[in-house]
Amino acid sequence: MDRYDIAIIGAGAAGLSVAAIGAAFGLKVVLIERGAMGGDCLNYGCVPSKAMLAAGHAAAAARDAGRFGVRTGPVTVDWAAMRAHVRGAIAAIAPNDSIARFQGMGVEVIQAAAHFTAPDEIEAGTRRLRFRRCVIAAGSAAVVPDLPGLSGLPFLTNETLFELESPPEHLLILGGGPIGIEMAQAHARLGCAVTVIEAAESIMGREDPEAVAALRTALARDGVAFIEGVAATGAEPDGEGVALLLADGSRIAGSHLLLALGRAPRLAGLDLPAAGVEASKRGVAVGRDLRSRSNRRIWASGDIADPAGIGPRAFTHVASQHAGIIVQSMFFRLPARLSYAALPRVTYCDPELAQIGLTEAEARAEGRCAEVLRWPLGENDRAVAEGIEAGIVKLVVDARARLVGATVLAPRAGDWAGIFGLMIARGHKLSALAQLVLPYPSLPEAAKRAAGEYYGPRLLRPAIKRLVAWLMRLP
Ligand SMILES: Cc1cc2nc3c(=O)[nH]c(=O)nc-3n(C[C@H](O)[C@H](O)[C@H](O)COP(=O)(O)OP(=O)(O)OC[C@H]3O[C@@H](n4cnc5c(N)ncnc54)[C@H](O)[C@@H]3O)c2cc1C
Ligand SMILES: NC(=O)c1ccc[n+]([C@@H]2O[C@H](COP(=O)([O-])OP(=O)(O)OC[C@H]3O[C@@H](n4cnc5c(N)ncnc54)[C@H](O)[C@@H]3O)[C@@H](O)[C@H]2O)c1
Repeated sequence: MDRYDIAIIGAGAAGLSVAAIGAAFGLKVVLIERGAMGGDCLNYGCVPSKAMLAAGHAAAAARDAGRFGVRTGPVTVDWAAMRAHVRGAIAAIAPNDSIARFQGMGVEVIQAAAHFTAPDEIEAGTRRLRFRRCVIAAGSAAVVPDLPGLSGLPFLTNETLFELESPPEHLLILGGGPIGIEMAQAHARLGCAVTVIEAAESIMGREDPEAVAALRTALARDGVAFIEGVAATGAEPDGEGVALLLADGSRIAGSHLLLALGRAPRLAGLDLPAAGVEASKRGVAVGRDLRSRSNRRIWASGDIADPAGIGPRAFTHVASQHAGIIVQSMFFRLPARLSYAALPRVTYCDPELAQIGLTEAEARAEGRCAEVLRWPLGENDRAVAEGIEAGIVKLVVDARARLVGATVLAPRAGDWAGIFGLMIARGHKLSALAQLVLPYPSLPEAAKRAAGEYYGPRLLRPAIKRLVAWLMRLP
């Protein structure tokens, strides 16, 4: 039986990060992947979705060019060329995640499905291996609901959506979270009819309602239709397409149905009981150091990890954050405590919705919202120059004027998320942002103006004005 310092199950964002670091430290690492190297992010998630959104944004910009005095002919979408662009983006990034690259680093890669046979043993294809340490990084898959009539229908998930050879005439999207909303805008801008059906009161229910309202308006302008606050109760065929039966008694038919109802950890087939690893339907139960409490040889990382008290998060940047925690807790045996206090998340629509740290509602629930500062993008010179109408910056501060959360709805809002993450993680006060010199004209100046809203009223109090007047009279 082959022996390894670290065995890693899954070569997605989470598994690849740990494998690369383990090999760099000179450890004997084996990486086991049953599907495509790079996992969801590269093949069925972040990369194809952002590539498709880019095509949609290009179409929208061309249609919108007239308001800048730029005339174009009618805008048409060449679906095959759009798909070639999506495939090209995946192909351009794939070498970073390839078997060849990881073998070059000294990682042994096994292409097979892995399952545990003992607390320190794995079987992968014809191979049996023993490990000192193991990282379960098997990711998550789209939730398929137990909806009467659905199982016999040709529904789409993120694993099949990007393979469509022609544009869906009318795409029904069940679920108005980030996957549903990003794909709604991409398809609408590429010329498809799109209806989003969301069971909760509002799409993007975790996000700031003020920002969501503006985003909803922007998507409606692209032609996306919304049915909110109504659950689907069944599905049935409708000619060549699919129809959903809704709880209010109505029925909506479309040519295609995309399921975007959240993610479920890929636990099936791992045989976790053989290794004595505890898990639930949320994922592999681990501490804030990402280590299993029931098998101290095993850690979990990425979408499949369910850290006690804070739960799973399905983001590629969380997978790399997890790798950092595993380096501390596994490699160096240092105390490590995962925190999502400064975590960014971005929905890559136009405009983008970025949330860093707590939303206003979350901060209020935690008793950490002393004040909320706002600045509308409509009052930012760069936004005016570029004809950007929708957008807002909201900053949430605690009683000591420290930033605890930021909401930004703006084009490329994700690109300026880092500044807020740094401030929250370091406990910086709002004065750090208010004093920052930013280039003019730039959209992030709106954040500085929001911070200025905190200090303005405090600085311009009558007593301070009197003091200034008195100082001015001094020789
Ligand atoms: C449509 C979509 C868009 C997204 N967009 C973004 C985005 O813009 N930004 C962002 O941060 N996140 C985004 N995400 C989330 C992001 O893709 C995931 O958080 C990330 O891919 C998780 O990485 P992972 O390594 O945990 O899991 P995965 O990428 O799922 O990798 C797990 C790997 O394990 C393999 N595996 C599973 N079981 C076994 C087994 N028994 N044996 C061997 N191999 C196994 C799987 O084949 C898979 O390759 C998006 C997700 C989707 C679906
Ligand atoms: N830009 C990004 O970073 C990005 C993009 C896409 C996905 N992701 C990650 O992937 C995860 C999964 O995304 P998602 O959008 O599938 O899930 P989600 O859990 O974020 O949203 C699912 C939505 O479906 C709704 N829903 C649930 N059951 C329903 C039903 N029966 N009928 C109608 N609506 C129903 C929920 O209320 C929710 O609004 C995200 O949470 C995120 O972590 C990230």
